[in-house]
Order: sequence, then structure tokens, then C-alpha cells
Amino acid sequence: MENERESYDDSWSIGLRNLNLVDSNHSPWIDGGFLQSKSPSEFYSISSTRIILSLKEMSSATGLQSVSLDAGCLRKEKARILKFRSQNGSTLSVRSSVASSPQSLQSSKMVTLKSESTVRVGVLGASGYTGSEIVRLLANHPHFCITLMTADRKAGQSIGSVFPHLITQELPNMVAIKDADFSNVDAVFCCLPHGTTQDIIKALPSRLKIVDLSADFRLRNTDEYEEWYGQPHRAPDLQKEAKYGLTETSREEIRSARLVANPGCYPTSTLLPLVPLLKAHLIELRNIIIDAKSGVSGAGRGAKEANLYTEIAEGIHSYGIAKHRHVPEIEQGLTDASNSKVTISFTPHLMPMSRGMQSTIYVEMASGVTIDDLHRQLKTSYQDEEFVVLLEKGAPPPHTRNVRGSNYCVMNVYQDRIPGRAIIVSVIDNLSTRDFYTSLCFLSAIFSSTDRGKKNGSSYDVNFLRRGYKV
Ligand SMILES: NC(=O)C1=CN([C@@H]2O[C@H](COP(=O)(O)OP(=O)(O)OC[C@H]3O[C@@H](n4cnc5c(N)ncnc54)[C@H](OP(=O)(O)O)[C@@H]3O)[C@@H](O)[C@H]2O)C=CC1
Ligand SMILES: CC(=O)N[C@@H](CCC(=O)OP(=O)(O)O)C(=O)O
Repeated sequence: MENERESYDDSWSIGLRNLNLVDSNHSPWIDGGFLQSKSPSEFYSISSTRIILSLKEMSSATGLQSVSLDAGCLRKEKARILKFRSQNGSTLSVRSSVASSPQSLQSSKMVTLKSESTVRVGVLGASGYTGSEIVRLLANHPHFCITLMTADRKAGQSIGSVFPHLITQELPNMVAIKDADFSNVDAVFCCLPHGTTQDIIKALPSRLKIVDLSADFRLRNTDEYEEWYGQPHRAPDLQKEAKYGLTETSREEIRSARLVANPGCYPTSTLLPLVPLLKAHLIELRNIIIDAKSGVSGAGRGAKEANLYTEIAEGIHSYGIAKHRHVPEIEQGLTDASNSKVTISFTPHLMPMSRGMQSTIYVEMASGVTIDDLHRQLKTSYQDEEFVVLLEKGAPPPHTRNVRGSNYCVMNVYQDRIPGRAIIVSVIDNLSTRDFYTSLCFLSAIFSSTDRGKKNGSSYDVNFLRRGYKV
């Protein structure tokens, strides 16, 4: 499948040759950019119908069960989450997520955009799991251009030699951070271990916009950081400057920030459902119980005995009981939402799967509140949010595989059999491209303030960039 290109009708084609089709776990992965009109000017105007037709043929040819359609380059009105029945009777889900198109299929217009007016991005820690996801998503994005990638043990290597699914990308070799040249960089994604990150960010040129995926700048209270992370914070001034990057709750703050602290995966999957309910006083502050499960990639790519196949496969286990470092981050978000101190019970579990996360959350409804009220509130809160999906009332709970590789947080609320209690199920991809989503929101502000952005005028208005990710 990765080595062929097939045409399906006169004007549209699906390119199957680019290895960017598959993620690092070799799932079938269709990038929206693979679907393009032969006319370069119609690059964005991809019709859902054409996509379905083409994928239908492809699925019967290859026996695919599901396809991730990475469709960020499509216009919002053209992209859909689609399901259809394939010839062999299985359901083929077509999921749109975020952006990018293979270079091989970019139109001349896109190439021009790339060279003249893209955000120049450095990915620090490109040889890790989150870094390589950022690379996969940005490598062909029309508004971003990767000009720098760093690694530690893998410094000096090409990204393709570390992650073969990226082998077809034309990207710079990875260098050690000490050898990095930031002169050609507007913004960095910092995908490094916590602890190390704060020293590295402290030393970066101050003009750079930074999206930090680590936990180093998430906790406003540096004493709390020391308590939960076992070391004093070494960049308290930067901490004051950092904005917590949960896009749905802090979009405007993120846009004007220089340093964005991307939320942890467990906090993302729990704060998204709970924050609107707390803000609306629909649930009690007490007795919030979070039972969460993560894929093993959540622990990063570094070799650890506890994460060996033999330790993980064919079973699950809880860890960090009552002391996981995401507790204060979740409590910080819930306390902000309710303006009162909230404490939680939180137990994470490691699942024998490579990526994905589910949080099952048990809450007490406020007096007189029903499950319908919770559902209505979430629906209202997220009706304009592209990447938070509330399922229909009573619909079966979402699966982690529904959101694999995507920005989506999919959730639903259920009545517990104990009167007055509700159960919320929320799923995300822990190796989430939500990082990417937050980042685009943040980076979309760059061009309104740079000379290059001003020079290029309307090409860089925020809406133009938003179309790129709000699909
Ligand atoms: N995995 C996940 O689901 C998520 C992780 N995060 C956070 O994002 C950050 C990155 O995580 P993840 O990608 O999983 O981690 P990985 O262990 O997969 O990757 C870490 C990256 O950092 C580099 N690195 C390690 N130590 C140093 C150092 N001392 N100096 C410079 N570079 C270094 C590694 O280089 P090399 O491999 O060459 O040694 C690698 O590129 C972490 O802070 C993590 O907590 C956030 C959200 C989700
Ligand atoms: C399975 C696993 O080990 N998960 C990690 C969390 C990963 C994550 O996203 O959190 P950070 O961004 O804070 O690293 C953990 O429990 O520490």
C-alpha cells in the first residue's frame, strides 16, 4: 500500500506511495493532502464525496477496516467525519484530523507559500514520540516549515533513519541542542523531558515563540512543582510568563503568549469534560473520582524495564496511586474553573496498547441537576469547538481507537445507578495532536506581529491559518 499510487477517476487521485501514510505504529494513515485535484488551484477544494468514492475502492482493494483521513488542509465545510459500509460489509470510518500534504503532491502554489511565508519551526526532541508526531504533522503543512530538529542520543542522524515513516520528507538532520542554529527559526516545539526542559528554554533566544510539551511550566505554583516533581523550579520568572495551553479554555491567552505550557494528557482528558460542568455549578466539588488509562507511548520512547513488552502485554496495572504528578495539574484546572479548592481521587493505569487514553470520571451532580442538564451544558460549551465531540445522549461510550492520531476529545455522560451520580467517559490520543492544535492556535498569532507576516498581508491573517487546523 505504501509504494503505489492509484488513480480512481479522471480528476482525482489518491497517492499511496508516501510513507507518511502510516504513523510510527504502522496504522493505515491517509493524509488529506493525498487527495487533490489535478488542477493546483483546486488543492483545497476536495470534495467529501470524492474522498468517499476513492476510499471505498481502496478499502475493498486493501481490506482496510478504518482510515484516518488527516485533512487539515481541507476547507472546513468540505471535511467530515464519515462512516460508510464497504463492500465486504465492514464499516469504514473516515476521520478528519489535522493538516498536511505530502511534498510530492504539493501544488506549485503551496511550494511558493512554503518558501516565502511559512512559520519556521524548530522541533526540540524530534527523535522522541511527541516530537516525531509534530514532525509528521508539520512536515507538509502549507503554513509551517521545519528548519531545525534536535536530538540527544540520536543527534547527527536523519529523522528517516529513526522513524522510517518519515523517510520521504526532506528535512534537516537532527543536531544536538548545543549545536542548534536558531537564526532561521520563529517558533520551537519543545518535546523534551521535564526537568531538562526548563534549563533549555531558559537559554533559548527570547524572540522565539515556544510551545512546551513537558510539565515544566504547567503548575503556576513553583512550590507545588517542587513537591510533585521532586526538584526546585529553576526558571520561576519564565513560569510566571507561561500560559497553560488548553485551547478550549484559554484560546485568547494562548494567542498572545510567548511561552505556552501544553497540558498533560491525563489533565486534557479530564479537564475538558469537567471544567464546563464546574463552571456551571452542575457538579459538586467533592468526591470527583478519575479512573484513567493510557497507552504505553505516554511514557516516552526511552527504554525502561517497566515498559518492556513482557511487563506490559496481556494485562493492565495501576500506578502512581494517590501521588501521580498530574494530580496538582488537574486540581489547578478544576480549582480555577470553580473558584474553590477542588481535590480529586486520581488513579492512572497502563494499558497494553501503544497509544490512546480513556478517563472514566465519577461525579456527584448538584442538587436538582439531572444527566440531561450535564449533557446540555457540554453540548452548549463545545458546540463551536471543532475538536471536542459530545456523543448523542445515550450513545455507547467512545473507544480510544475512535480518536487515534487525531486532535479529538470524544466524550459522553451517563447516569450512574446510584441516584445523583454521573459517569463521564472521555477519550483522547495521549500522543496527541492536540498539542499541534493548541500550537496552531498559538502560532496563528505570529504573523500578525512579524515583518514577514505584515509583508505578506492577507496570506497570514489568523483566519487563513485557522482554516488549516479547524477542519
Ligand atoms: N508521550 C506522551 O504521550 C506525551 C508526552 N509529553 C511530554 O512531552 C515531552 C516529550 O515526551 P516524549 O516525546 O514522550 O519523550 P521521548 O522520550 O519519546 O523523547 C524525548 C526527546 O528528548 C530528547 N532528549 C532526552 N534527553 C535530553 C537532553 N538531556 N537534552 C536534550 N534532548 C534530550 C530525546 O533525544 P534522543 O532520543 O535522541 O535521546 C528525544 O528526542 C516530555 O516532557 C513528556 O512528558 C506530553 C504529552 C504527551
Ligand atoms: C503512560 C505514562 O507513563 N504516562 C505518563 C504521562 C504522559 C503525559 O502525557 O504526561 P506529561 O506530558 O506530563 O509527560 C506518566 O504517567 O507520567
